[in-house]
Amino acid sequence: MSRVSQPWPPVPVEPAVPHPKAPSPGTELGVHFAECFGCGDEADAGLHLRSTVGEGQVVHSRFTVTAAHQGAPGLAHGGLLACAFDEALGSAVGNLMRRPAVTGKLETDFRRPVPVGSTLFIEARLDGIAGRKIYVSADGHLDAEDGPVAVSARALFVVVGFEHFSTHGDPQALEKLAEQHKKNLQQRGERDWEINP
Ligand SMILES: CCCCCCCCCCCCCC(=O)SCCNC(=O)CCNC(=O)[C@H](O)C(C)(C)COP(=O)(O)OP(=O)(O)OC[C@H]1O[C@@H](n2cnc3c(N)ncnc32)[C@H](O)[C@@H]1OP(=O)(O)O
Repeated sequence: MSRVSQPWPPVPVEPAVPHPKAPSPGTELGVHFAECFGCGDEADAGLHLRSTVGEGQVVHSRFTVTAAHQGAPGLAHGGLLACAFDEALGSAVGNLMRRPAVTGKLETDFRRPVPVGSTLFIEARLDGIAGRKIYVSADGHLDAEDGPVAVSARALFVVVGFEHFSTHGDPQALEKLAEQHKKNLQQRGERDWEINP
């Protein structure tokens, strides 16, 4: 199997323009749900991934690999790394586009081992939009923003209605997400919370 990339995005797209009320570059994004394995404070063995808005259509995320994240002794589990990219890419879509969306497809390319104790710096970008389909990609740099690329990923997120989460997940999902989002806005000193983006 070769590493030669297929064209990306795989279909003609429009530019994915961030929402006018998207947080500005430099904004530290809070957790979107306290129990989320990717970013939540209450997920003890989780990734505790943290994200900051970058310039243009970019979000920078980082997380440190712990012993709870091992596959082989001393090395991060590949599926767990894919999880980190799902979170980082989802954060870029959710925060920049301000549209509810779920991962339809996620492809990862593991280029270097990621040891326990190392920090992965993930740069996620919006690549384009075609109807409900949002194409995104990311590179994960080892131990520094300009460190060697250890993992790359590409994903398709599909825009859904808010009811997706309460119908298929927790019936209280919308209230929980709204409450957390309000908390994040308050922490950032922003006031204009609205449930409809
Ligand atoms: C401001 C607030 C901030 C919030 C921050 C949030 C941070 C969040 C961070 C957390 C991040 C974690 C995030 C998570 O972990 S999300 C959790 C993991 N993902 C899921 O659970 C999703 C499960 N799947 C579904 O619910 C449905 O299948 C969806 C909704 C995806 C589509 O079912 P739906 O019936 O609605 O639509 P459709 O089937 O007509 O498809 C629509 C279009 O999409 C195309 N398509 C679909 N799938 C694929 C595929 N695999 N490859 C290629 N294409 C695919 C399809 O061909 C069609 O294209 P077209 O025919 O229109 O051209």
